[in-house]
Amino acid sequence: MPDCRLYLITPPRLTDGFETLLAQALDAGDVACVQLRLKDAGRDEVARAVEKLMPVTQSRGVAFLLNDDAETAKRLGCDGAHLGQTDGDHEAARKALDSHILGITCHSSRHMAMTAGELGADYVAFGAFFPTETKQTEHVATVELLEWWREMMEIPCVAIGGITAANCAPLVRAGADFLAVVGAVWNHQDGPGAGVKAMNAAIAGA
Ligand SMILES: Cc1ncc(COP(=O)(O)OP(=O)(O)O)c(N)n1
Ligand SMILES: Cc1nc(C(=O)O)sc1CCOP(=O)(O)O
Ligand SMILES: [Mg+2]
Repeated sequence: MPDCRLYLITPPRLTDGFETLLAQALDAGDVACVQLRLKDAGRDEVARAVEKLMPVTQSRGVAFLLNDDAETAKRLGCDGAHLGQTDGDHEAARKALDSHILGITCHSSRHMAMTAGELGADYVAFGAFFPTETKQTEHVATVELLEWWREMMEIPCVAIGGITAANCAPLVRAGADFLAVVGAVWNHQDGPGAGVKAMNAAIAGA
């Protein structure tokens, strides 16, 4: 059976009482980690969201990562941070995070992924695999890239971008260690718990 797990990213804006939805999602099935990704929020709003949501994940043994900001992730007690190519100095972030998790976006670039691996990233993220309404994307990643990474490297890789229960099987078979999703869970017509169940069933059946 492929060894692949679900990586859940929050919606870009949180509704009141989002922590209840998050708990529903996590109680529905296996989730390896949750990334807080609030693109329009100021420092205080991010800190308040971390304070509310991190206990929901950590009390369930699910790692809590912060998007975009390694220093803040460390300061607020998160399990790690996810950084893009323009989210500051990756080497400084590696140092600041110490043994905490550092994930790095590598788009569809083998070179970026090798560089991220060399500086000690805990995982590299490739995307976007499919069209997505969650974010405007400029890069297209392929199954061949995942296969190449899996063959060459031990460092885990995350696949992201438009992934759903209906389209994820080739990514799982190609060796993705994690599938990162927003819409497949938070926009599921029967709620986030059903989204997590559908993704895990698709991963298991791939
Ligand atoms: C797991 C994962 N992969 C990729 C991204 C994208 O990061 P980035 O390129 O920095 O873009 P934003 O998310 O900051 O808009 C991610 N967040 N998580
Ligand atoms: C945050 C993000 N980064 C991407 C990348 O390609 O780097 S795609 C993406 C959006 C993921 O949301 P959904 O699962 O709804 O498509
Ligand atoms: Mg970023």
